[in-house]
Amino acid sequence: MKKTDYSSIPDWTLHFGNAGDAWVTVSNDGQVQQLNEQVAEVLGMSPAELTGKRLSAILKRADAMVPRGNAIVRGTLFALHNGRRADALIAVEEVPCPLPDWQGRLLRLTDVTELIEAENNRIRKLDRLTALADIMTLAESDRQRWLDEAMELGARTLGLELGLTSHIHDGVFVLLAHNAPGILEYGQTWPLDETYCSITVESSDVLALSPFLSSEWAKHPCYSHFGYQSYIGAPLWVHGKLYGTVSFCSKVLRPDSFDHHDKVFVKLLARWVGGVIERMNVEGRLRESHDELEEQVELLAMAEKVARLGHWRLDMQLRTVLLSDEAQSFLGLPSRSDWGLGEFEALIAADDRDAWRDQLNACVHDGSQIGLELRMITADGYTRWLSLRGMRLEQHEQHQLFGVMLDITDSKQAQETILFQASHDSLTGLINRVLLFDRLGHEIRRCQRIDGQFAVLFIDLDYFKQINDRYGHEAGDRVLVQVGKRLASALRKSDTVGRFGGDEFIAIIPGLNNRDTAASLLRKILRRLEAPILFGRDELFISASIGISFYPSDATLPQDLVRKADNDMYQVKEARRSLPNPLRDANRR
Ligand SMILES: Nc1nc2c(ncn2[C@@H]2O[C@H](COP(=O)(O)OP(=O)(O)OP(=O)(O)O)[C@@H](O)[C@H]2O)c(=O)[nH]1
Repeated sequence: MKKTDYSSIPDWTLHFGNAGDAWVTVSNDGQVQQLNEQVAEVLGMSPAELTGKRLSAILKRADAMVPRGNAIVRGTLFALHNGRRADALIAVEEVPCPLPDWQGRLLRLTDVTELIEAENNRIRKLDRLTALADIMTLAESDRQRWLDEAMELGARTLGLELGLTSHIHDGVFVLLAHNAPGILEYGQTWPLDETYCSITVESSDVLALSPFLSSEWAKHPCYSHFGYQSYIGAPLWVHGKLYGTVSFCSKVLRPDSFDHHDKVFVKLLARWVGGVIERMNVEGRLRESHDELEEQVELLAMAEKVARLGHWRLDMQLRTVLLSDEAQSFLGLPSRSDWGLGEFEALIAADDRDAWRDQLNACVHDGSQIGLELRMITADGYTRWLSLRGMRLEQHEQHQLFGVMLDITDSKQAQETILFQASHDSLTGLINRVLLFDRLGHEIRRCQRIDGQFAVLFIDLDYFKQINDRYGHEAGDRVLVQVGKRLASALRKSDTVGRFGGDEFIAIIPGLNNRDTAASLLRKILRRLEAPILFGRDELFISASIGISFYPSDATLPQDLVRKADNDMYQVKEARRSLPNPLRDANRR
């Protein structure tokens, strides 16, 4: 067996390590004793230069350079300080020496410069990815806070002080988001030329300026104004248009220059910020249209209130009716999301319910429009007139109907008043000539159907003029009112009495068909009129001449019947004039 020569390191290190490694032995006091040729390569010095030298003179501890969780370097990390291989990193590992009686230390030297750099790059990349992931998972509730926190995370990750998002508009830098609350304010502006963003927006890519002082940008006004020594920024695109910048800067010079990963990080961040701003814009527009919609709904409700107009929506399948607030309000109903169709119909006055159902059915089956005036009974028992209009919702399922309801109680009442005034005598409250003829027409048609008969009385007061002349018009009016009341009380409910004009009254008496039967009624009327009418302290006396005509024996048309009765009255009056009449002078002056 060949005897091992321990005078040369490779020979014996072969037994426990890779001969390609750099090996060195140092004495206990640290001086280089033996070395192989790889050592010279790693340390950049010849064996002659190294032998007898202290390793500590050329290797300085570089623990800070060791990447987190130092699992990739065996031994201790040193930086080489011999002026030949700047920035070289050497891992020094002490290996137990297998030789008996060995005095000194056996060290394996490994050049780990590239390894450490690769690891640091990997970690930096990981840091940025983690930061991006953190930013993207920030709470979405407050987008402004989202952007501000992204600026803070970005600045921290890049080792810079400030993170800024700007909107560039008409040559002005407008601050949108930042990580310096209390120092900067949203909406704060600077002339674009005084910011590095003026350069950033012109460059299509990320602009990184560090170490700053070595750059020509030191002449930029931003440096003289703000003194930022490190800057990295990317153009910000929103909806496909250049919108502003995302930038990070620091007054303190960053020790390292920005690398590829920093640039990619800022680029991605700018893209993400652009997306957030796009969403903010869309949300803003949505909010605006939502606000507009709300305002319109409010205006519609106000319009409904002012117009006393409500709307309704009926679902024939669900048999529910949705009533607008105003509709519920004028029906005196509590606010409810919907009402059963039965509940709604119960509010319609019984007399009008059939008309409503007829129109509802027609609308549902053939699409005709609903349009009717009906009475509805409010929750507190009042009757309200409503004009109801509606139609089938053609775009939707056809079992849905939509319509409006207008409270027309006031106009209906006014209309009724006008109608009453047009058909009644304002002094006596009796029906007037217009309605009298209308009633006559009705009675004729009724009798035509049933082969019936009736009589028309023409009642003209005697010597009425004297009352006016002696006691004044007021007295005459009082007499007319009293005569109206007395005539009404002398007749049946089924009879009709009205004022024909002046001191003339007409009565329609159904069923009366001959003069004999009529005689007792005429006597009854005259007796009623006999009683004196009090006017102040005076007593006024009145009498009347009554003419009569019969349907159908005398005439079959309203005006003919009236004319006949009038003629008859005239004859009666003439006859009475020739007789002694105590009333003739009763009211005379
Ligand atoms: N106070 C009052 N007088 C009225 C009203 N309408 C008509 N007259 C008067 O009633 C009178 C009716 O005239 P006439 O029928 O000729 O008077 P008369 O005295 O009853 O005559 P004879 O019927 O022939 O007895 C007129 O003087 C009218 O001015 C009214 O609303 N109020």
